[in-house]
Amino acid sequence: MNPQNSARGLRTRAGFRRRPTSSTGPDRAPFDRPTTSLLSESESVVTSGAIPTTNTKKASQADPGRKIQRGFPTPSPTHARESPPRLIKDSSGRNAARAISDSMAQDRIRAPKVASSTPKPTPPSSAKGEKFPKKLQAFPFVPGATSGELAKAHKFFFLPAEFVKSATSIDMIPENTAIPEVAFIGRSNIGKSSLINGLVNRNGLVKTSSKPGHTRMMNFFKIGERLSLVDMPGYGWKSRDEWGGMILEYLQTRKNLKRIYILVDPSHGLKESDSQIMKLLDGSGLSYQVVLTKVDRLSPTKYTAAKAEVEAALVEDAICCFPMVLGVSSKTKDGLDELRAAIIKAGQLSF
Ligand SMILES: Nc1nc2c(ncn2[C@@H]2O[C@H](COP(=O)(O)OP(=O)(O)OP(=O)(O)O)[C@@H](O)[C@H]2O)c(=O)[nH]1
Ligand SMILES: [Mg+2]
Repeated sequence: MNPQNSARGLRTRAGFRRRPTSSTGPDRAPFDRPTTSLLSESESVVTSGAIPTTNTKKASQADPGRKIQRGFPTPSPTHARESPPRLIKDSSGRNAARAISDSMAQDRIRAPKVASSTPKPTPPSSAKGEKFPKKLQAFPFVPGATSGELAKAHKFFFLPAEFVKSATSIDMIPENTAIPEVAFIGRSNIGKSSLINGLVNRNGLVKTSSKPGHTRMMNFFKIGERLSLVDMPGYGWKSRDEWGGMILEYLQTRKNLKRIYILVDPSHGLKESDSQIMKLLDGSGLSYQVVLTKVDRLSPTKYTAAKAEVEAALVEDAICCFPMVLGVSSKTKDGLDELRAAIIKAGQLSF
């Protein structure tokens, strides 16, 4: 499976897992609203005890006997033993397994003799006695966009972009359509509105401000009737309590939502509020990807270190996070084509 195409497919610490098709919108487990707003000014947000997250740490504490698999899904050795090999007849009526073993025997006969003094290869020390790695040490490799894909993505975002609607409550949002949608969330002043302007090459399409808490509504935009983009009010500093419930309800129920982009300032790294929202998304099985903003403010060395730190935290804790952190600057336009290409893949847009 191409993980890039997993529109709502999930990366788990156990690798990639396609979420059941029936699990969108209302079919998902009902979400208990946080008792404290996600958007409270302090970073200690969302304290609901009833969030249906898949907190593996807690689960293992509650039941120490229960094993939590943290690596790629691997076939159980017992299971492998339990299922007997299927006997398939080849065209000559012979047992295929026997035919294969015969040809292997011939290969052995033909193979040059290995000198008896040749030392046997030893497994790397980390793998000694540990057949199945317990957890990922890094993101699994996902190929970046090719130059052709970047060029196409660049062209796509030059299609006419327009404002559709602002919504202050869930019943005001535009009707759920067949157009794929992506949403941008993040702390106040992180650069969400500027990023949408950058992506669609229109400086004034979305209003931006140096004052945090500027965007107060969910703002819907569309590109050439093909893709919908949603700018959200920020969480954290200078945000309002009621925005949290509105944003979460939207994220939980929007059927054409293909991916949520969580914007993070690399100079500050992941904050508690970012981790909280990721846990909520993990608990609901919603696919998200982290985008580092304002990368023009960091030297390449500092940016690389900051990115590595964010990735390490995601590898450790995140479940439904797409395993590729992108970096952008709305000011210098760096990284915009990579993000455009990622959005096109997430939205499974063909052109
Ligand atoms: N240097 C630099 N500044 C940026 C970049 N993106 C945004 N900014 C600045 O950051 C400030 C906040 O940008 P916004 O796009 O309004 O941020 P926001 O996340 O929409 O903020 P809220 O609506 O308040 O949640 C503005 O002063 C922008 O000019 C960037 O890539 N580089
Ligand atoms: Mg804004």
